[in-house]
Amino acid sequence: METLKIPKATWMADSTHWPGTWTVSAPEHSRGDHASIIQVMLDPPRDEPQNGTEGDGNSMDLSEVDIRLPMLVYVTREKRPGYDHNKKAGAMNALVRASAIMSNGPFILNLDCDHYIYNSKALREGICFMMDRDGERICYVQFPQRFEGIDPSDRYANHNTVFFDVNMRALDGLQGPVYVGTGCLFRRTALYGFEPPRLEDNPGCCSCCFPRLKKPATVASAPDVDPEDVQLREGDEMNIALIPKKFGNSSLLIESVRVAAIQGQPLADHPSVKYGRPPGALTVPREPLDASTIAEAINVISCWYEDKTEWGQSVGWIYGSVTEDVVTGYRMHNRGWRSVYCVTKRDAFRGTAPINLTDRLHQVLRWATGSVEIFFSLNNALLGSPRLKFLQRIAYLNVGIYPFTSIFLIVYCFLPALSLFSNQFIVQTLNVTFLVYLLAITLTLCALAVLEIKWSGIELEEWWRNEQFWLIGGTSAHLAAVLQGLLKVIAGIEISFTLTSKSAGDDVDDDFADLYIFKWTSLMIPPLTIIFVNLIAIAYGVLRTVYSTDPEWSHLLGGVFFSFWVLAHLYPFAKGLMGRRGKTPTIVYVWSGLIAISISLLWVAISPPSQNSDIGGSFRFP
Ligand SMILES: O=c1ccn([C@@H]2O[C@H](COP(=O)(O)OP(=O)(O)O[C@H]3O[C@H](CO)[C@@H](O)[C@H](O)[C@H]3O)[C@@H](O)[C@H]2O)c(=O)[nH]1
Ligand SMILES: [Mn+2]
Repeated sequence: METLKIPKATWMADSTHWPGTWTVSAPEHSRGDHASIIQVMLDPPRDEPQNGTEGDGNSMDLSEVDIRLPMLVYVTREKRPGYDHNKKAGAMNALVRASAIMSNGPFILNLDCDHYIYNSKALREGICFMMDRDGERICYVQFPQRFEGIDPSDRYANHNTVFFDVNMRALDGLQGPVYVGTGCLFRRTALYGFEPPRLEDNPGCCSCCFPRLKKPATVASAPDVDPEDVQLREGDEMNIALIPKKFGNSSLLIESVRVAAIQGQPLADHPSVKYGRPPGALTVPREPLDASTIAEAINVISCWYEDKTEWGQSVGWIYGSVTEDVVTGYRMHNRGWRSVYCVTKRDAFRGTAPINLTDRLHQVLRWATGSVEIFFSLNNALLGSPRLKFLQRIAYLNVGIYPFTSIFLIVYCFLPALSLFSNQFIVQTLNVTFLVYLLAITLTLCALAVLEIKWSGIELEEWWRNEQFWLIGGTSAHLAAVLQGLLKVIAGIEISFTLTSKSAGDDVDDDFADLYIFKWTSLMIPPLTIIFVNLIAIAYGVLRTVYSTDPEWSHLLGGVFFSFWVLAHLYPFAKGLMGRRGKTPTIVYVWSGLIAISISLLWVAISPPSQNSDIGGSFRFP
């Protein structure tokens, strides 16, 4: 088969290239310094179905198919030097406002730039949860992240199966999965910072600003109310003073809030539906877009629109964290909303991930730093509201705390080497208490592993990759995140991040060329040190035993076993350092040499090898 060479570009409806916004940059029109841009690429569809043309042998017969497509709009918010754009969270908030004015869909699907729709029916599955009975209490439906272009052995656990197929599924049984930034279907009103409708009959969603919103419950009996109508009746009761403070002073935006709230409710087709939507509310013909509407949409994506509003504070995506997703979802759960995890048979969405060691470590570093930030912020789950369910609180606490485990991990990685050097075990004697503890912990860990694998259906190999990467990330990125986080909290030193590199993938001979890209980062120093210390310790232990007058082989075996266990976890890391086909980068040799020399010198300084007599090590390995 002939392979097509397709240039990397986005095609427009009229089959021309999308020129790219900043291809020709000019003063005040360049990346980071430009006006708001809104481009309607596909007009809103007509109200009546529109069938396609008959096929002519070459093309498909579309005469029976409704070929209307939804409105498609390109939006880029205004950016000016000197304004904080709040990165992705700021971008999302601008999109939420522009879309409120232009289409005001009650549900919003959020995908990253490196993800795409793989299953066209996934959206419907998500909507089903939202529209079902009790669906009005769901703030979002999260789909798992699935990836393409990852090396078959998934060396750096990019698929994250333990997280997506164990943790997230488990959370689904609590208050719901955390929001992971992409592949997530939101309820617009949940993003607006409203509270979920209560189970009892007291005022619910939006009651602070829109006291009459509980009314739709009664609207169910009056079939022909259209939302336009509802909207007009309300003016008198709105707490007008509060609204601009929260959402900014676009009246079109504010009017749209109520409509979105009503349209997002389940159909009132059953007495048990408390906050039902009147039938027909969604089929009301839509007003065509006019210039003043677009002008207003442009207005709400300007730099200053959010000044003195609650966007990013309690409305929309929350600012101030490098993992804005976790915080945004947390705030919703904190208000009492619940979320749903939706795993479709065919992947709903797919994306790309950084497959080389350096980029992967930087990605994990960013996530972990976000977690540390959360831990030291008011978003710490310990300070959560009473609406946060107990187990959910623990889950969110875990999200904030996990990077701190790196401190213990580091200790565990050096202990085996230390015991080889000193010829002492971590305990003086193997007494019963110690063995009972050891047995209990080992059994718990095994049970955990078995359950994780059994419940999620992942392969043992995948599970092992996750274990390995947990240690690799734990000793490098997590540690750095803890240090950075502490720096930020104590000294106020800010952390800056770059986008996660996207696969270059230009190598025609090798699909996974990216895997072998090597860029030195100081994150690699701690794992490298651990590898060296353990290797030297094993060599030292072997030599000492071989030249000893009374060799204790079992003793040695015990020590080597634990050291080897650490090294086995770090194997993918070492492979990453080796580069491609043994072309190890020089910098690795330089650092290895430095580390090896310092360890040796340090050891000689602390305990000269000549007097390596047994220093009271009464422990004998069985
Ligand atoms: O200034 C910015 C930076 C990022 N983005 C978007 O943010 C996404 C995530 O960035 P990426 O570099 O792909 O980061 P990842 O590490 O792959 O992202 C994961 O982790 C992030 C932080 O927790 C989440 O925001 C993402 O959704 C989640 O996929 C990108 O795709 C962009 O769409 C912006 O719009 N503006
Ligand atoms: Mn990404």
